[in-house]
Amino acid sequence: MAVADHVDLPKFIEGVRKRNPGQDEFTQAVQEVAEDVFSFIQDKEIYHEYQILRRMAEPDRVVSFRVCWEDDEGNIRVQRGWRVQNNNAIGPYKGGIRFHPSVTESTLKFLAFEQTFKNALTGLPMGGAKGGANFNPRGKSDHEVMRFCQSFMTELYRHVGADVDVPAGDIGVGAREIGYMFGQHKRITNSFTGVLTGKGIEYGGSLIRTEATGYGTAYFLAEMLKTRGWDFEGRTVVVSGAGNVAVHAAEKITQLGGTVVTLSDSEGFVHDPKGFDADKLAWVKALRNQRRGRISEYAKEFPEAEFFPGRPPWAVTCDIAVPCATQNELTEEDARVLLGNGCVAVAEGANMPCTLEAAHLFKSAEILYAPGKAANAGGVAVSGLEISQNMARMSWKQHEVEQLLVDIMTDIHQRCVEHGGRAGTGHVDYVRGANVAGFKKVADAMLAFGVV
Ligand SMILES: NC(=O)C1=CN([C@@H]2O[C@H](COP(=O)(O)OP(=O)(O)OC[C@H]3O[C@@H](n4cnc5c(N)ncnc54)[C@H](O)[C@@H]3O)[C@@H](O)[C@H]2O)C=CC1
Ligand SMILES: O=C(O)CCC(=O)C(=O)O
Repeated sequence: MAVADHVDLPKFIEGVRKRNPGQDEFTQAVQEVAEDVFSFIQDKEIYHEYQILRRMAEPDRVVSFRVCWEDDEGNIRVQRGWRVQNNNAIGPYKGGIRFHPSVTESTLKFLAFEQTFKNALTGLPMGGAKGGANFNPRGKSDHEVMRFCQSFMTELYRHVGADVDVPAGDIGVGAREIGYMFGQHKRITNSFTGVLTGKGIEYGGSLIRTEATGYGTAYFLAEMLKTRGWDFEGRTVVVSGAGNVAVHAAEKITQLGGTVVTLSDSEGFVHDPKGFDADKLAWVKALRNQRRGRISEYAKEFPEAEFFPGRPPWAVTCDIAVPCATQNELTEEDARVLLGNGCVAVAEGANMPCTLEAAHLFKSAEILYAPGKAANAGGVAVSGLEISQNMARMSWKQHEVEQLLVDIMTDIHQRCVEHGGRAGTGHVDYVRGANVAGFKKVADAMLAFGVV
């Protein structure tokens, strides 16, 4: 086989950009990984010869389909759905489904690419995928959401399966949507299989899956703080988002001794200087899951809190920031403000919430900064445990699953230290650690298969 030409990083990124015109989020995710992987493979010819990173940055397949449904007024509505299967070198494709009006092919390609590295970090046998639709569940009745989910699954079922591709939830897809999709899959295929995770406990779900992403982020943060002899006690924490990840990250951080003072949504943020205790978080969960309301309502219920419309929470002085809403929600300017206010740690509960420029600032300031693919891997890890329970046709106890979650997050932290620790200084570059450790596992499996 010919020895490959070594393209340099700018040329590689230029190639990705040219092959994926207009897909800026995807190019950004690939660049963030390539910045670390290029230096790691510099003296490792085999990865060049087999074009491993180039192959990882080309999804195995992108399936796109029409989703028709009927609204409550009898109008026929048409949406676009996708499943991006990025890489199944180490296990069946695995990754969430997002329903949000902003979803594009680029969004799902970036998420599927990130998922490939994240899933490898968990140590469980899962490849990377992501799916979704440009459908907005907000403001829709339960029956409209049900009809949409059934129509979405009527196409998706051809492409998924317990040993093929196992989707789960993400933005706009929670217990309600998973239930409707699972029911439709069961009906079409006349089979009861673990084709989705995040299922209700009554029909094969795992305890702790709902909490796992946020809890895992808090456990990962605790490990990071430990490297400097710190913990959560007395620390002020700013969290963005008010969804599944944000609320459970806030819950575990509070249990571990931190004071979480903000939550947000796309309309603005609430600042509660006294902190969100267990009762207040229970109120937020009901607001979100039952009343499906906006976070601004919190400030009407709890007079000690204030709502700030149209702004993210990053200007609130804090020790720790945990972005848990969506991609690119924390900009270079936000990063400067956080650093200027003395923030010492940032852990990404969301996927790629920091822009490349913000991430570079955190890296060069040498604060504790964990990328989503490491810090939020607890969700997919417990999805992996849900698959194991379904395969064995049994259910583990809550404390068993939570202990496994703690162990997996501690292991991921250890892998980041191993591949991102800077000799002599004690500083850990968690972005590099996660990128290199995730790359190496998937790359070595791909090498074993030859050119496929
Ligand atoms: N649910 C899971 O298990 C996992 C989720 N993630 C990531 O965590 C993030 C949040 O996901 P979930 O909490 O599951 O979704 P969710 O639908 O439960 O909550 C999303 C939250 O983000 C806010 N949000 C959405 N778009 C926004 C925007 N443009 N500006 C400001 N706020 C916005 C929403 O108002 C909501 O509060 C996403 O990046 C997702 O990919 C990562 C790993 C696993
Ligand atoms: O649990 C899963 O399969 C997917 C979770 C997810 O979408 C993510 O990690 O971003």
